[in-house]
Amino acid sequence: MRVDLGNALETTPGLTTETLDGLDDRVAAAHDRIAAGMADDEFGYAALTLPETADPDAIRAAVDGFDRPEAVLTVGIGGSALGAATLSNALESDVDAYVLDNVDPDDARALLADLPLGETVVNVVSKSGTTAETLANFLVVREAMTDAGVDWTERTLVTTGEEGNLRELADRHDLPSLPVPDGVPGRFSALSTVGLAVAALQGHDVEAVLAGGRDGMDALAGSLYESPAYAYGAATYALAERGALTNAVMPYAESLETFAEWFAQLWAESLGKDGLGQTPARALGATDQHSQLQLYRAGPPDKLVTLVRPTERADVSIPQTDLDGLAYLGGSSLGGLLDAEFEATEASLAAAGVPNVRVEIDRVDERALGELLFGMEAACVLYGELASVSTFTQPAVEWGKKAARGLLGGGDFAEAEAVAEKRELRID
Ligand SMILES: O=P(O)(O)OC[C@H]1O[C@](O)(CO)[C@@H](O)[C@@H]1O
Repeated sequence: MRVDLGNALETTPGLTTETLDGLDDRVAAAHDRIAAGMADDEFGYAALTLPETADPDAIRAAVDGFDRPEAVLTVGIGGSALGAATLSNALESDVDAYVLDNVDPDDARALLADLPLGETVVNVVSKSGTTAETLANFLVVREAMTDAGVDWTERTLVTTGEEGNLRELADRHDLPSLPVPDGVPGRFSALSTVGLAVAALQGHDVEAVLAGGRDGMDALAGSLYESPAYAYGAATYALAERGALTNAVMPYAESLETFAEWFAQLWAESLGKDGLGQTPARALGATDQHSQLQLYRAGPPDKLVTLVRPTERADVSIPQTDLDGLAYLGGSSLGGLLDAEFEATEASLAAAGVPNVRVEIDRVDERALGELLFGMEAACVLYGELASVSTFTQPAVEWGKKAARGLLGGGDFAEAEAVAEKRELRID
């Protein structure tokens, strides 16, 4: 993973080399704090040791009990689904991967109608084992399998904590199961059983993903000038301090679109604390040049754009044409056009004084993805240290969970009563 901060200097908001120099002592101190937390396996910091502590043999042992499936359906939400989805949507496999995270009946019905349930492994994941969406979806999937004459106990892998509903289900039915890593919030668990079981079922090189994560560990250092991850974390923090309260993450690769979704949870749920934070906006290049770029260039000076790309990619030639107006395209390639648009967008943002940071990986493969996931996790942890926020908790999400549960009769919660007090101004 390589980071180029050049287009975040002298912009609005913007950084200077003096700003970065002045921040580097704090980066060094934060690195020491992070390193100590990793060494002591402290809650949260333990996530950054996963490339060394994750056990690929245990993951493979859990999935090897299944015949190679036609499809894998992950039933999970947030960090329990996005890490696996980032890898499965980035890497090619003849084993199709699907995610049922939301509780949209139309989506669930359509997905279950299309799945070859007898040839599908259901990968149900929940660290807590209490997440309503995941448990509701699993009960629906289990019934669909039963209705299809499929023995769900033969097709289900459970990844969950030591206690809770899913652990009880796995024990009761002697299901193959995997533990979730101790002390690791779900959004930081991509490089663990939570994110890697699907990759193993799809035949991807799990060891290579972890090797990439170790590359990221090795690249951590006591200076932002020696660590791409810390450079990104420090620069995004400093830009937020100067008013860049939105971070539009714009990968120029369809295979990295889900990575932006994964990044959004990591950044929002870790850093949105105490009235602080930086809103992740999910974008995709080149498509969103025709959608959001107008706002990025000419809207409020309150954002930075993170441009992500692989520097090597398979390509498709653009045929020659007899149309004079298209002659510049003929003989070029789609990848060549995509890279030209990447660089043009980067320059157009700089010309408008909009800070943008370039993040590059060599290619979209297991090792590079492992390093990218690790690098952004480390960047997030550093940002949290600099901002002095509680990076690894997410207390704000509990209010809505209680309200929804109360509305469904799952307990007496004041939050549910508050729902009935909604202020109305209806315009029909
Ligand atoms: O893995 P679990 O416990 O089902 O949680 C799923 C997601 O819900 C959250 O706890 C937020 O509600 C996320 O942090 C987490 O990734």
